[in-house]
Amino acid sequence: MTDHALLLVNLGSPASTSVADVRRYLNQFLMDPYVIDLPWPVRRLLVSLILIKRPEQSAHAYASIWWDEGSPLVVLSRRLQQAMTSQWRHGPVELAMRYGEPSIETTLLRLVAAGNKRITLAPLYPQFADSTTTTVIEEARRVVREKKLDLQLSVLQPFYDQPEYLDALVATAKPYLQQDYDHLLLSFHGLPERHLTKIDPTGHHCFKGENCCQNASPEVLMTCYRAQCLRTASEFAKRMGLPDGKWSVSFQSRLGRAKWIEPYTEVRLEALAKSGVKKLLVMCPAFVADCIETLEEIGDRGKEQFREAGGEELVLVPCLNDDPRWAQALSVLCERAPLAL
Ligand SMILES: C=CC1=C(C)c2cc3[nH]c(cc4nc(cc5[nH]c(cc1n2)c(C)c5CCC(=O)O)C(CCC(=O)O)=C4C)c(C)c3C=C
Ligand SMILES: [Fe+2]
Ligand SMILES: [Fe+2]
Repeated sequence: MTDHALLLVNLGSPASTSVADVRRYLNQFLMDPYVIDLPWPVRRLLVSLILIKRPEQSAHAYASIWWDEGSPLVVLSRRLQQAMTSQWRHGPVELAMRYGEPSIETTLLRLVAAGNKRITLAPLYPQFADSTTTTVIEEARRVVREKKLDLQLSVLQPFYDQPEYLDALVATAKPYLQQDYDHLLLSFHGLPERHLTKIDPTGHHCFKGENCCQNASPEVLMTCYRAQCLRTASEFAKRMGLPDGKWSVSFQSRLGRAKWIEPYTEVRLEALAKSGVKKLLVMCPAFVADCIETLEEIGDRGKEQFREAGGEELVLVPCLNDDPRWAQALSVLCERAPLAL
């Protein structure tokens, strides 16, 4: 059977580092109701306000990490797609971006036109969030519905606790952890607290008590992004044999004034430096490919913050990117993707 395609989907980047392209990209991204979950008129107003200054700042940040071939996130995702072609035996492997190009719509239409009858959709996010996983699935469903595509869709499930993902993280991070260091910070992308409370299946889990996510029930773990991040971190630490106190978790990339999940990475970077940590390793396991959030926010700005607070060296551990062990692991995870209803 060669008519079962694999469609990898990542977040996407601006087409270039020009302010106009960054503004277009941020507008598409932030106007997604799964990202800024406010009624349209309020969302429009808020995003328009953000778009006054942010595109210029972000364009500058993108320019500082941009490669000759393009956005690191897109280039690395493309390389992963290449590495996956020798792993996935059922049909072609394609790549789409939720925002910007290549879009989910164009890619799905091309796959169907080429005769694919089944598609495994793989949102490239280990931990579940409406602003990442759900929006990818809903966009694919919209295209299938509106274009009346005759297609069987399977969807890769969040893999935050799956041995294949964790083992790939261990294998790629190990060379960094075998060097001398004082502390490992696992910095995950943050989310507004509201994104967690509104889908809390129990109605009374999120932010009820300091350690609410630590020993989350299976029911809570289904939807709680923070609990999933903590599980990834503790499973990673267990596999690496890291003692308590040698590692900790934080959440980065806060946008706007709402309360986001804590502790914030910028606060932890300063606190760790002030507590005497000299050499800090930082891993970003919510991202499978290096991007502006890892390379610029942690690798450049975070490094400076850490040094200014008294730290000496911050080493950014690369994401899984196109490592062959990750391509192999992802292929196994995709084989297990259940049919979507
Ligand atoms: C890894 C999972 C991600 C979650 C969860 C997420 C939520 C989320 N993000 C924003 C706002 C921004 N994110 C930006 C970049 C960005 N975000 C992710 C991943 C998650 N986002 C990635 C992989 C990237 C990198 C894209 C790249 O081109 O390299 C940006 C753009 C950059 C900037 O201006 O800082 C914004 C803005 C919100 C509001 C949100 C949840 C509500
Ligand atoms: Fe983001
Ligand atoms: Fe929680």
